Amino acid sequence: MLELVELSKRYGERVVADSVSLKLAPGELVALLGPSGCGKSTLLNMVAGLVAPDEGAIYFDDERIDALPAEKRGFALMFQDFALFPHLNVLDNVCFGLAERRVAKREARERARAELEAVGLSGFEARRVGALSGGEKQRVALARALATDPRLMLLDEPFSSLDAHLRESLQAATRQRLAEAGIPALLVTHDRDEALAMADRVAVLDAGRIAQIAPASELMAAPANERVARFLGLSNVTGQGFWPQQALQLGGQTLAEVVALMPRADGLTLEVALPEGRFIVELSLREAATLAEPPVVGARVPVALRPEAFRRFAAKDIA
Ligand SMILES: Nc1ncnc2c1ncn2[C@@H]1O[C@H](COP(=O)(O)OP(=O)(O)OP(=O)(O)O)[C@@H](O)[C@H]1O
Repeated sequence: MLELVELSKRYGERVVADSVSLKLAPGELVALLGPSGCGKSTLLNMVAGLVAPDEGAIYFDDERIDALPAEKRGFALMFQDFALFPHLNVLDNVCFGLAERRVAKREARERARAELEAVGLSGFEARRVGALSGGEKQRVALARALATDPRLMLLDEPFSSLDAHLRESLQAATRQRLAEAGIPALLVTHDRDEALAMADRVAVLDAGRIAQIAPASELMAAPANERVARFLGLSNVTGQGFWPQQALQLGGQTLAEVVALMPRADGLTLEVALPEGRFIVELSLREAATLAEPPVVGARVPVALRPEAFRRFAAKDIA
């Protein structure tokens, strides 16, 4: 299985990967999540063999591979821009990687057809890829990557050009195909929801370092530090910890002034001023309906803090 040991990379003065260590479990999908420029793609490209690390080692099944050329690693890559051949039809695009690996033409076609069926593209074999929708192209790219039977799948923002609905359906399809085939994967994304939806574990990258790596639920419940919590989009974050929604209770004697409000499809988000500071309160439709009057900016709503529900950050980063 893939193991990165103290991998470092710098461009000039800039440290893009800072002693990154990571070990994948069999069949595991780990997301590399972080803001633009934090070094996600560089890390993926080092694993792929497209960028040489300055220091550290990469192992796969205990074999050191960081000096192996990309095509000898047995990994498949999938990018945002599909990288399909527009002049070839769907079947030939999927066969391409197999031809490169010297799989006989007939067998290659059989495997390609099976992969196209698995991603829901039976009947598309003779279509030109130039005439496909974005979602169909991405399915072809997935079929092409999986047809080579890779021992690791590397995904770099593969869904970010698709609209929300298509993105979700392809995330699910990709996750399912990888799980069925038992292929481990690294997924680069800056989209928190994508990482949470697809990954077994999420590694939050911050300036070339893994600030925290944990399963999604653990990450959201116990972010390691303020920067991770803010990047995950948690509200009511302080330097020491954060106030989860269950720490803010509707009702009681304390009245908080509404300073901003935003309707959501499933409720109402309020920003309120309490003596302790400003807090974001997310109300369900039912909770909003229990208020004496529909809240407006300047109105006062009963909100109480439960200090015992405050979640402290771990004392130091978990790497
Ligand atoms: N070949 C290169 N030469 C010099 N600097 C580079 C090179 N490749 C990447 N960088 C720099 O290294 C930093 C990390 O880049 P990288 O693409 O790994 O980030 P990222 O987290 O994937 O960002 P994004 O989400 O924007 O793609 C950036 O500041 C980038 O400009």
